[in-house]
Amino acid sequence: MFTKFGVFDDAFGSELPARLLDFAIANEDGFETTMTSYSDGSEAVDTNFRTSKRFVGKLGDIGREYRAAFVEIMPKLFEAAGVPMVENPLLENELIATGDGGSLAKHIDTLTLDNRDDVESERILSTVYYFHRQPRKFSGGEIEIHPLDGRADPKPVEPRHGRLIVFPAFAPHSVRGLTVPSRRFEDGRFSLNCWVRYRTR
Ligand SMILES: O=C(O)CCC(=O)C(=O)O
Ligand SMILES: [Fe+2]
Repeated sequence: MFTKFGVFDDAFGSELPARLLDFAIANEDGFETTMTSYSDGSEAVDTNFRTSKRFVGKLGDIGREYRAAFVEIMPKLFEAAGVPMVENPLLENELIATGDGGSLAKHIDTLTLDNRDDVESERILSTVYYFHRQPRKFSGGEIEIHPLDGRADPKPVEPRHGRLIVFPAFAPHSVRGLTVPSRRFEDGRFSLNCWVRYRTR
């Protein structure tokens, strides 16, 4: 029993992924080890759960450009994930670099905070846009969409340059281990997450 999900190759043409890749490589110093968030609101580095680096700086113009392009195709993304479109959504971006040995254990992206008193919006749609050097210098790193009931093998999707995947934020998913023989930052797997959030108040 799987949720719907959609895979869009060449989702935003060929120029945008090339520039996102240049931006990520030029800003290597702005990446820090990705933390994991827990339901009590705390965060920690947990290398058993996730190994990647997250860009902690501002995406600036390229972020604005990405979100403008994203909004254009948003109706078809909701449709592909089988989720009703929400009014006046918020977009949350995260730029990630995954290198040799990187992976991400099975999880959902919906917030699971125990205390929701201060929660003003919730993730409803998860999207991940991939880019990397050509030809690709890594192997593995497929995202896997898992069945809701755990009664089937997960469906792997390759993180191809220019590809966007969309699924409901509550769909369980994971990332298979990555091998980057050169171990160079620029040869890794780059991804721009964009969560669509609905306002709860
Ligand atoms: O990089 C991917 O393919 C998935 C990333 C992800 O699931 C997340 O950051 O929550
Ligand atoms: Fe996720």
